[in-house]
Amino acid sequence: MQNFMNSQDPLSLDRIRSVLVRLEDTIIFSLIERSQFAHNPRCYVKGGISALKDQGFDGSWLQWFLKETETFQAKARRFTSPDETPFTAELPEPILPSLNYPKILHPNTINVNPSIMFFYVHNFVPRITHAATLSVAAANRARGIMGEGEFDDDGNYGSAATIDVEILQAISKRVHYGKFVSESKFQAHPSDFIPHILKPNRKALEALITKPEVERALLARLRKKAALYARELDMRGDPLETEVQTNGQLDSADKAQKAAGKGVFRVDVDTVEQLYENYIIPLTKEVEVDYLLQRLKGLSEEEITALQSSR
Ligand SMILES: C=C(O[C@@H]1C=C(C(=O)O)C=C[C@H]1O)C(=O)O
Repeated sequence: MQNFMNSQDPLSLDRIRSVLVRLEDTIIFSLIERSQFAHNPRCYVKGGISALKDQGFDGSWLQWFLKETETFQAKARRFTSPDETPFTAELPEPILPSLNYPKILHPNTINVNPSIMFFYVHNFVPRITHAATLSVAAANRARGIMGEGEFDDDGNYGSAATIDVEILQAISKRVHYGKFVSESKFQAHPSDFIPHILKPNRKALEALITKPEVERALLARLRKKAALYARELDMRGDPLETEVQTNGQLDSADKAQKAAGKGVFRVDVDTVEQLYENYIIPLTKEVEVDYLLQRLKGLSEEEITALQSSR
């Protein structure tokens, strides 16, 4: 991440892109970790875990996990940092005084976490947990358990939600970094952007911020990393002995994987690439455009004219 308190040039596009590259590692490793556990769909629906009613909480298990986690993090001042965006609506004030971060971004109201949560729950989780869910199904059938609800649930609700929160916060940071990317590109050529902000034109702004060669290189790098990291984790030996929660032995599916020299950390390279291509990159670009559309808010005509003539 960036230390905004003493960063030499926080808006250097190279420095910003290096943060995005490092976030790839966090996201891929966390997706691989999540792939060990079954889908556990009851964790993503309101009332799916009845114990929460006793806590007076009527959301899903994952929403409760996020609220509890972010409540502590808010007290520790996490969300005063310009690169942090919470999922939870109401959070307590920090117990520490605010740090005087340098003013890097223009004031804005952008928070696309509801979209990130939606596509994570409906598109990410089922795909990255597919192999583990099949293993649980085989183990349950072997124990005579038939019928829905038992086939995609291994009981690892705490472990899975802990990783879900890590993934959601990493994706949120990555997508909202689009604000820094946009500020950097705007400052480099304000006169390119200003006409399409004054007369809002999302298509023109998206064309200006889109760098196809950067996206192509990123997707190629992702495929290599996803394959390498999954193999690395398996070569450490322990995951192959991961006991699924059903007291299962390594079931036939896992034994087949082991025999084929593949591991239990089965995250599919195509899945990682498509999650970026279909969700993370497009959402990042929407944040870039949304930010640009708010970039002149509060500026006087003189300030805008000065920007237009600056570069
Ligand atoms: C993040 C940038 O802006 C856009 C979004 C990208 C992404 O989400 O990976 C990559 C290139 C651009 O199309 C950038 O220029 O680095």
